[in-house]
Amino acid sequence: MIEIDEITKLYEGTAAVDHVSMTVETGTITVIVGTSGSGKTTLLRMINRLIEPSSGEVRINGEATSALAKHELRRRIGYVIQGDGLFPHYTIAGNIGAVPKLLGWTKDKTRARVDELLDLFSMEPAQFRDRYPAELSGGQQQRVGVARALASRPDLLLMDEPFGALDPIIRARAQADLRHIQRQLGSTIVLVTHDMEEAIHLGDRVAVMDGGKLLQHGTPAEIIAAPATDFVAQMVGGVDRPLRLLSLIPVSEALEDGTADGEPIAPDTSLRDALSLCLWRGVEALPVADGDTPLGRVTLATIRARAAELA
Ligand SMILES: Nc1ncnc2c1ncn2[C@@H]1O[C@H](COP(=O)(O)OP(=O)(O)OP(=O)(O)O)[C@@H](O)[C@H]1O
Repeated sequence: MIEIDEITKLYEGTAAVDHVSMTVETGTITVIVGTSGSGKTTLLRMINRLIEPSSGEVRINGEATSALAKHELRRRIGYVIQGDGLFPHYTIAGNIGAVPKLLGWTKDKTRARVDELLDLFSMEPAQFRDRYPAELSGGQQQRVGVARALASRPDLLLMDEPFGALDPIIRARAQADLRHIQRQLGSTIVLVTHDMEEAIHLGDRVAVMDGGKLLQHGTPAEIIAAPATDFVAQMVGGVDRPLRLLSLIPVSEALEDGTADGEPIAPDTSLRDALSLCLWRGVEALPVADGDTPLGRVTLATIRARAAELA
């Protein structure tokens, strides 16, 4: 668990980040979203102390980062930035293995880790291990960049606009890949973007920043359904199309086996209403029944996945 506690950064008396507190649960993706200059990058960089906070602290599993040596922080926190250059004169294996090597891992252990990651990213190790970055497509290079950051099994991976340079089609694919791999490895990720759609798509939690302040921190569904301020509502304004479309799809089209607690809903209830009800009841799933006949259930995860498909 990562605890960000009342963290502030002042530049000549002006707060770039103003008393921000939030908790990031292990094994989840938190996306920090906001307009340019809202303090996202400053907040992210205070987590690994690339920027020293003016006040407040960050704890990783209860341990203050201010008490950790830089090399220890580098081992525990991976970092990826937009267009992060791979080392051009290192092979792909050399790139992914760079941090493990620095940490003194054995050759065998490093090689096994490199192959495991290449496999996870659907890049055949025998085919890619010995190539150089210039011999890879943009999307492949981006995947190697993320693999490199994950190589030493960091407690936390920080990503600053990692997909900013990718064209929209590769970008959607890169997001899906990241989510898949994050689920497989159980990694904890904090990612910065200015794109609310990306935040909704990727985040288990979304943190909305403006003027250095954290305006709202919640699940994508909460942010969409109950924006805390007009600014947040405006930010999600552009992504309400999927929600509007959800109101056209009946629950019967998203049914799955199983049951859930609470009063059942009818199969012709819209997914949008089901979403509101989940939020209202604070549950992950709703039972669906036709009169007295149970039909199954509909889950928040399914509704979110449908919304993402429509985005
Ligand atoms: N080294 C610095 N000295 C003075 N002011 C700074 C410095 N770094 C950032 N700022 C200011 O702090 C504020 C927040 O900057 P930050 O880079 O965190 O925003 P951001 O949300 O990441 O923006 P962007 O999306 O444009 O990268 C901005 O007003 C910026 O001008």
